[in-house]
Amino acid sequence: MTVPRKQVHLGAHFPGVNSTTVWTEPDSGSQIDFASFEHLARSAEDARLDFFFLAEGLRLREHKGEIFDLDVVGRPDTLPVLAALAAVTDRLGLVGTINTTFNEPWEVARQFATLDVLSGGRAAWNLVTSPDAFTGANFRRGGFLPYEQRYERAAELVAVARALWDSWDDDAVLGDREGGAFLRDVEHVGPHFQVRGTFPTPRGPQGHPVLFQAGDSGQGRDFAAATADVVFSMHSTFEDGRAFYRDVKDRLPALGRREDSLKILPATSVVLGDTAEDAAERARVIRRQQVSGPGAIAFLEQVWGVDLTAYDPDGPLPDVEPDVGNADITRGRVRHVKDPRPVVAAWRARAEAERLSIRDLVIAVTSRGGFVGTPTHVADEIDRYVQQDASDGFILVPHLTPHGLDDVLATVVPLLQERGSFRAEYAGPTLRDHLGLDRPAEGRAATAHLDQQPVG
Ligand SMILES: Cc1cc2nc3c(=O)[nH]c(=O)nc-3n(C[C@H](O)[C@H](O)[C@H](O)COP(=O)(O)O)c2cc1C
Repeated sequence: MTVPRKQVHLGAHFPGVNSTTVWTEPDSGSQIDFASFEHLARSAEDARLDFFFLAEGLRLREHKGEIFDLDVVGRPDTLPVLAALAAVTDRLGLVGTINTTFNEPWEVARQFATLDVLSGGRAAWNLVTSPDAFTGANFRRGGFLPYEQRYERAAELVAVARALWDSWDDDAVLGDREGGAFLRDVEHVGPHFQVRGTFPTPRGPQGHPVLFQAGDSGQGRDFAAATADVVFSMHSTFEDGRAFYRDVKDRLPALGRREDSLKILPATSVVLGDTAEDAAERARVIRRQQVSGPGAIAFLEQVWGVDLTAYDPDGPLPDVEPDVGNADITRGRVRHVKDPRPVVAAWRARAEAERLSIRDLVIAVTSRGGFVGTPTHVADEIDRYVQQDASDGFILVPHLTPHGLDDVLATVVPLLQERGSFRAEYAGPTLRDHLGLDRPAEGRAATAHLDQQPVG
């Protein structure tokens, strides 16, 4: 018996508002013009990709008290962009990142249900959390949520959203079923939300929008296993990818879920060339564009917590010690380094052993893998990762707006199609169809009651 090939799933990430998006190239276009979003979405759909993906950043990064002007900046609101794209595409999934810490369930549930209806079943919500008070200062609730409560709020938010989506029967709009209620009241009283009333938006074609999750801690993985349809991960090398894949999928059986009900899609980048050497040289140039001299110094300052502008980016690492108490030198980004001292020690050792300058070291430690080579090599590699369970596919992150994926879509995707690992045509109209996900049964018996007490 032959085992069927696993199908590769691919998403097109709109270039991020950060320093990996290169804005110094003549080919680099607007981050905010609709034409940029439209180009990436239309070309992704022409190549039969699963979805278009928008990340979210709610506050511009500040560094040493000023806007960090080495980042690309400017980001329109996610949901109107996706709604506009729904009008210029037919089949492509539309995935929007919306924070679970700062939003209310009724509003977000209504927005995603509306997008699902408008797009004919193509909406997805990427659930992210934030422990960041600097970002929280933008919001009416002010401040932020204690770190340990971020997934508690996220889980309650999703539970209420689901109850709202399930408060309409699938055939409620037609209203031609005999007897029975088509629409139920929702009443939810929990620690974070109290919601009472009827929901104005009918159940969308997908029942529930597809739920993505991006968060990497043990709690984040548990939340993904319990809640999500897709995990957006950052584990894009083969070994890391396989370890992450197993870790998350092993959490599913205890929750009564099948392995294929949760797709793991790491972010990755692709650099192509006519030969392996040509591609490697292009990749080297792109990394140096992404990590400029001043960018390398600013990156070290985030870890050291002190001003390092006196140092030469092409010279050796700073000989000063880090300021352990100055974790706030950069604000508006997740800080991954809790104690800088072991990190600084490890980087000094590496820079010395490999004779790396500051800029070389930053390029090395911020590299996330990615595929570099001829189109055939990259297609082979993507397929190998998927067939050998290092992922279920990838979210492709270009470094240029809006043409950064043109070559990948024109050359690598057809090779994957030729070998039968990627669809040549969409099998159905919805994003659930593209991802091979079941449609949640309508919730005629669903209840939104949770016996929990409000906070405070
Ligand atoms: C691959 C990936 C993508 C993410 N994208 C976003 C994003 O677009 N916007 C955002 O506010 N946070 C984003 N996050 C941050 C997470 O939602 C979360 O705040 C962070 O990972 C901490 O959660 P954790 O403790 O579970 O890892 C992303 C995280 C990962 C791993």
